[in-house]
Amino acid sequence: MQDGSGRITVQDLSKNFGPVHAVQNLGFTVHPGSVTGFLGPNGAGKTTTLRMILGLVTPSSGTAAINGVPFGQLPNPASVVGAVLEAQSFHPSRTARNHLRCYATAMGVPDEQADRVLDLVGLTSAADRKAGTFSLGMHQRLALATALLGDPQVLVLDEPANGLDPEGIAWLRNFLRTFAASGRTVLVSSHLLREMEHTVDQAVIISRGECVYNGHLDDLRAQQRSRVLVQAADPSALVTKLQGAGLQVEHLADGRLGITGSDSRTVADLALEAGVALYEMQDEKVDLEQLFFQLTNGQYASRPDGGPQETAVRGAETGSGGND
Ligand SMILES: Nc1ncnc2c1ncn2[C@@H]1O[C@H](COP(=O)(O)OP(=O)(O)OP(=O)(O)O)[C@@H](O)[C@H]1O
Repeated sequence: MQDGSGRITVQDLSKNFGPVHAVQNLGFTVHPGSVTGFLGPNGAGKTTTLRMILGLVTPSSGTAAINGVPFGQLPNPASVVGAVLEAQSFHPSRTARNHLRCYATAMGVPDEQADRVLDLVGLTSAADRKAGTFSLGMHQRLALATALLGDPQVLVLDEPANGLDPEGIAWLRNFLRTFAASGRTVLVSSHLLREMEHTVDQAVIISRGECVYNGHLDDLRAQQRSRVLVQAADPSALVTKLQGAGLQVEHLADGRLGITGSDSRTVADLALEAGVALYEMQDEKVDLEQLFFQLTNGQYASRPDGGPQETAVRGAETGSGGND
């Protein structure tokens, strides 16, 4: 019997594709009333998890439930869950309104719902345009409109911000927050923390199929650790000294070293002991994006902004998640 709670519950969920451990012992609960971000680099296992939640992939072990039951046991799935998965396809010569009416008929909801959801996603003026003429951002909106047809209690969205311009992302943020504020449930995946930073309240962060953070985004912000950035005359001698002292060191793209887990005075003392001259030293507050990078332990290989590529030089354990 479904419990009507609007909760998504994932317990000890694993999926192997042959030798690939796509998802490993994942456990989290998504509650109504807030937007939960399901975040992780490409290939972390987000889509596989969402597909297991939606009954499209059979778990190797563990369970995923919505309203207390597996998706396949929901008596009225379209009115409970609306989902947008990646690579949704639309008949290119069908108008947005007709696309939605086809789905409305298949779901057994009234035709008028098509116009209601077009309005909800801001596509009313494009209702009679063929989907084949739509931009990627408009496709995303149409996919979201399709998910909303059954007036669902729970929304599951896989990378909905892909293809949206900044205005579209701001619109999506407002839409999802309003949807959640009405007491409904939102689980939204993204490989870009920055894109979702101001949209989600709760975050489940995964890396290589494992959960590395599950909690409020504000608590994650509070964990921000500062780094000391130094320009050293002999970086490799300093790295050896710092790592010997149990510190974690990164080589930055501009030639400086980034040291986590210490303060500038300690770093200066260690440099002196190593006989390495320092030309520059700066205390830096680590932002959420960098914390995400650290949590996902280098799996987040490409910076979408083309920003500095940083190579982690493993020193001390960061305590940021055991996904080695
Ligand atoms: N059907 C499949 N057969 C074999 N391997 C798969 C299959 N689906 C996913 N994988 C592998 O499982 C891992 C997780 O993939 P998944 O698509 O779930 O990650 P993701 O976090 O959604 O990444 P992306 O954002 O790139 O889609 C990857 O290594 C992927 O190659």
